[in-house]
Amino acid sequence: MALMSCRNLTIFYENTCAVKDVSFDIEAGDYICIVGENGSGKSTLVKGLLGLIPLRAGVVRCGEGLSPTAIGYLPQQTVVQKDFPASVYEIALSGCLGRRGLRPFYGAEDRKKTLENLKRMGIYDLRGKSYRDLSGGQQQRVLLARALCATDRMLLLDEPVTGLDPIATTELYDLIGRINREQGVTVVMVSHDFRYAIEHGGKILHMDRELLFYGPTKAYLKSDACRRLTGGMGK
Ligand SMILES: Nc1ncnc2c1ncn2[C@@H]1O[C@H](COP(=O)(O)OP(=O)(O)OP(=O)(O)O)[C@@H](O)[C@H]1O
Repeated sequence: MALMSCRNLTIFYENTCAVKDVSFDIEAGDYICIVGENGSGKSTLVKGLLGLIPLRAGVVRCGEGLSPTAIGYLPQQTVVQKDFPASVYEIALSGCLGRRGLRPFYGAEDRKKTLENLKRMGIYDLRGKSYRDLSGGQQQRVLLARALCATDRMLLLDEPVTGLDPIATTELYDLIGRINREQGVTVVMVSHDFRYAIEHGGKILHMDRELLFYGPTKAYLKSDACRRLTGGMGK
């Protein structure tokens, strides 16, 4: 069975349909970029996969022992989040919450995993600093470390490079690529960076409320959906 199987997902906000009848499978090790115009339902779909908003119809099934609480999620950053008054270490550690279950405190394993992920993200030396005093790129690394504390199986990233300068963007993309290739973590990423998506994504999922395309990037580049988004750039 696939790592995650989604069938006929439909999501409404009150009377407005944001995601309509979307079906696809995510295989272990996939690197999937979700593309589409503003308001096409990308973030809504991701929240639906995580169970953060209710489905009007359809079903999400996890396979291969994956549990929805063991998926690392990096949401779109808001201004409030950027000002969050906690230390780098505390924020990364909070990614272990889902695994903590009914235990009242974090365990030694949680703390070890947090420090490992801070090292992996190259921000170990910043662990005592306040999150709100960091640059945008450093903040995103903290949130990525947090997401990795929640999982070693699957990451859902919603526009992780928004607001970053080109160097910080490249560095974050490199980190995400390495997590996928070297640690075998499945990555599903909403991206407005079309160039990056087609160069690095193994598969493309193109949303326009409905699913316009899902499959290997090579096939996507020859598709009508790609031409529609790029005006022919993908050909
Ligand atoms: N909380 C909400 N309440 C009502 N409508 C919403 C809400 N969130 C999103 N929508 C609407 O649902 C549709 C899909 O929004 P969504 O944020 O999923 O799109 P998106 O493709 O991620 O957009 P963007 O690329 O701009 O981030 C849009 O029409 C949006 O206005």
